Amino acid sequence: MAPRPDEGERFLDALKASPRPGAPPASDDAAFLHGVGERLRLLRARRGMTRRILSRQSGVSERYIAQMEAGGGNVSILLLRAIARALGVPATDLLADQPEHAADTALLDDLLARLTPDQRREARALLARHFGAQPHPGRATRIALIGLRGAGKSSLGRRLAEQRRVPFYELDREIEREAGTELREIFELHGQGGFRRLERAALERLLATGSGAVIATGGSIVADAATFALLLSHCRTVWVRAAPEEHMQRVLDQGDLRPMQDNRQAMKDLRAILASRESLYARADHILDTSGQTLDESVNALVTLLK
Ligand SMILES: Nc1ncnc2c1ncn2[C@@H]1O[C@H](COP(=O)(O)OP(=O)(O)O)[C@@H](O)[C@H]1O
Ligand SMILES: O=C(O)C1=C[C@@H](OP(=O)(O)O)[C@@H](O)[C@H](O)C1
Ligand SMILES: [Mg+2]
Repeated sequence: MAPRPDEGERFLDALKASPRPGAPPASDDAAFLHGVGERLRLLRARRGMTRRILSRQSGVSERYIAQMEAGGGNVSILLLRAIARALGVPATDLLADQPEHAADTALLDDLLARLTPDQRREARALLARHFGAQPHPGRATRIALIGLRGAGKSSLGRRLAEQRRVPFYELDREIEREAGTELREIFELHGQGGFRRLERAALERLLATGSGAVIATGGSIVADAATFALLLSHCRTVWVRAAPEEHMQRVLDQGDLRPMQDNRQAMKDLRAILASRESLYARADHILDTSGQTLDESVNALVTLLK
């Protein structure tokens, strides 16, 4: 078989160190670009691709690839995609370090993606049983309610805690305590990232204070995979759900009239948020449908569900 044209220089070129700054880059931006460059060089080396081959297959100039690898190129999104495609990896592999077990995880993800939500819950239980994974201490008596705004997490949570004679925690209030300021200000001062870090810290603090509790979480807790995984593993979780119209009516009844200003748009937004979160909420251990129920009826149903 004839050698491919670039065969000879493949490994050499790929492993040739691009100039690395001796000292750590001063700014956060520089450190990020440096990381992208390192990952690019590693992925290219792993594949035994020269810069010339990569350039030919991606349409990005060799000079630019060399510049990126040295941490100097602030690449456009489309060029990044072209390079990732030529390497045969998702663009995210260039942006952040991926865990070493990525192949196993990808196979598991693929398998799980083909199951229904019920089957996924079953698979989780089967794996835990098969590998003898013990539930976290206190999980059975620590209840967490998840779901969209107006589901009834706060109202039902307080009543459930009274009934079980355990403390009730509102995670949003715990976050405010953690930060020493109100949610609105947390978002203004620290943004989404800051809020998520505080949410994680507040949850860790609650989980460390022994067992026996009811926690009403914020509707968006499912947006952070690590925090949500922590919640699922340490608490029995209940997705409190209702029809979209009921969510809206309950929020309006609570005096928040902002959605009334443009009701059709607000309803559309609410449906979109619910749709984006449903597959995550569905990972809860239990589901409580409160549609068409009074608060008392739902309290009774929740108590029975958790017996
Ligand atoms: N079946 C029901 N279950 C829960 N809440 C209900 C029900 N019917 C009406 N509600 C009312 O809906 C509102 C739910 O709000 P809240 O408990 O603050 O929800 P969340 O904390 O999930 O945003 C409360 O005012 C509650 O009285
Ligand atoms: O669903 C959401 O994105 C949110 C729900 C709110 O909590 P409740 O679900 O307790 O109303 C609160 O955390 C924040 O306004 C965001
Ligand atoms: Mg609430």
